[in-house]
Amino acid sequence: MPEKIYIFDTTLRDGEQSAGVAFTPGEKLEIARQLEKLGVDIIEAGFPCSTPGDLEAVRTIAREVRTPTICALARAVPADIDTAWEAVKEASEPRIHVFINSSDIQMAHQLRKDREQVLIQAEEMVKHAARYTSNVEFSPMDATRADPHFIFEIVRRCIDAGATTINIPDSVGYAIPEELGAFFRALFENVPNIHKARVSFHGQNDLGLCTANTLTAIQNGARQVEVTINGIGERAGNTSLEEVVMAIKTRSDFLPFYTDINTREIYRTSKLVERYSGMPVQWNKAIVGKNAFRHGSGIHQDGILKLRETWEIMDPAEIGIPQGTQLVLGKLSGRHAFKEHMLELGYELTDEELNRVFAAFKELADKKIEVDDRDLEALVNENVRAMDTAGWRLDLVQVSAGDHATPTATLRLVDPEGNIKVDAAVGTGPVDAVYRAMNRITGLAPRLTEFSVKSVTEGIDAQGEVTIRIEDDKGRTYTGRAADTDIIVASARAYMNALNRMLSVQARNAEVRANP
Ligand SMILES: CC(=O)SCCNC(=O)CCNC(=O)[C@H](O)C(C)(C)COP(=O)(O)OP(=O)(O)OC[C@H]1O[C@@H](n2cnc3c(N)ncnc32)[C@H](O)[C@@H]1OP(=O)(O)O
Ligand SMILES: CC(C)C(=O)C(=O)O
Repeated sequence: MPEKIYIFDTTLRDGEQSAGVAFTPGEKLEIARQLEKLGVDIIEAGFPCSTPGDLEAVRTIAREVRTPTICALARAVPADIDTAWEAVKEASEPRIHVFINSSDIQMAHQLRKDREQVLIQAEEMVKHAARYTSNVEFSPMDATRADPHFIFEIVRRCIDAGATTINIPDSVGYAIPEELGAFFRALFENVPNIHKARVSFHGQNDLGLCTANTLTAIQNGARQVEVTINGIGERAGNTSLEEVVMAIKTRSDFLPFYTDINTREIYRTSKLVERYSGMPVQWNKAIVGKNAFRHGSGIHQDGILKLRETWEIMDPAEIGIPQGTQLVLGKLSGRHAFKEHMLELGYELTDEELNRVFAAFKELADKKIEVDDRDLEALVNENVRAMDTAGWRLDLVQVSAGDHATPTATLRLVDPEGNIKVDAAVGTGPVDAVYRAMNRITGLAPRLTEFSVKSVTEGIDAQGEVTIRIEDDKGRTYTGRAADTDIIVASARAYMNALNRMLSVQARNAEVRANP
């Protein structure tokens, strides 16, 4: 039977220790709620003695987030433990996490205490915490650089003192997987009361090894792992939740374990933490990076088109990635992916046309990193036929909006035959009103699937670039882009472009079908 691995999420404690990161209490609560949806077993919500604000934030999480255990960190000193208890005592399952330095270098130079003094302090402070709750976690900090026999002794005494979880921290990211595996085996062999506690591992990523170390700890007896979303944390960060969880799930043939994580919430959680931490996820980050399911080369793209599993070991849908698998056109793409993408854009090209446009695409791709849909449309225009000659033209756009007005748009368009058409519409906002007015005049009603605005220059007179995507009744999408200092005007032009693109592609496809 597979065994459960308990997920202890410390995004709100060690994650917040990332230099430059400070969550507001509101952000902490929102992240904690999302972690609850994700299905983590334990949330380490903060270090309550660090600031009154953190104490309050942990207290609020303890009151409001009811499914997971809520844990607070405390140094091995009475005041920290008392404050930690104050913060978590109203949780449905509260936990106090007590830690103390355990390597000779840290005991001598940071704590300025000898081994015996540390043993006594750890034991007494675990007892102090255990007077509040039976759910006490103990961590001998810097355990992987410590004398293993000292760790066995401190762990034994802290379990006798009331610790129910023993966490082994690789605090400076020093461990190598094989060495760590041997350490865990020795821990189980040398600590007679170890079966009374759940054993945990906390990795740091200084050598980029913490996912490997965490999996090794699991294979050698750890049943709780301490992780953060996106791997954020002190220095090079902590073990990333998504990597460990997906490794366990994807390699269940090799790893007889499971977690209670709802993996479809991973991507949403990652985006939330990225936003509130202000730490962008690197493109090639496993599982949640922008490129994790984007394929750039022809041979891979060809494989994916034939069977996704030829080049993907996970389904992006399992992680909740809305954009799914993506084939990105660039200089290394091949004909299969190119043809598929042209079909998605609505171009049904003959073989001869496809060859011509593909050759032009390869030339352009040598000069440009990513070739976007506008480039492709331009290539079709140049190499096959002009597509946009007979479109509608936007002549005037005027809107009235505000918090006391019904958003209304008046438009004047010129139709493909040169006739002027005027109409107006109301909407939920000024852009919606513009799009409704345009639909009324043109008689078209595609589905708007994407609308985004970004600033293309800086300052008060910045230009806003609007990108939109619309979908016709056959499910084909068409993009439109336009930039202006007035984003309503840019939105109107972008929509007009997309409508014209849709009309010209539909006309051209009808022509190809009539004269195959
Ligand atoms: C590996 C880890 O991630 S551990 C967690 C690290 N997280 C944090 O430090 C974030 C929150 N920290 C803080 O806000 C502050 O450091 C506080 C409030 C905890 C303490 O602040 P201060 O009292 O000003 O002390 P400061 O941080 O300068 O020094 C730490 C003191 O704690 C002692 N200490 C460090 N760890 C422990 C421990 N686990 N148990 C007991 N004492 C400890 C140090 O020896 C030092 O004591 P000293 O003043 O007698 O020399
Ligand atoms: C408090 C402990 C678990 C810690 O964060 C570390 O040692 O890295």
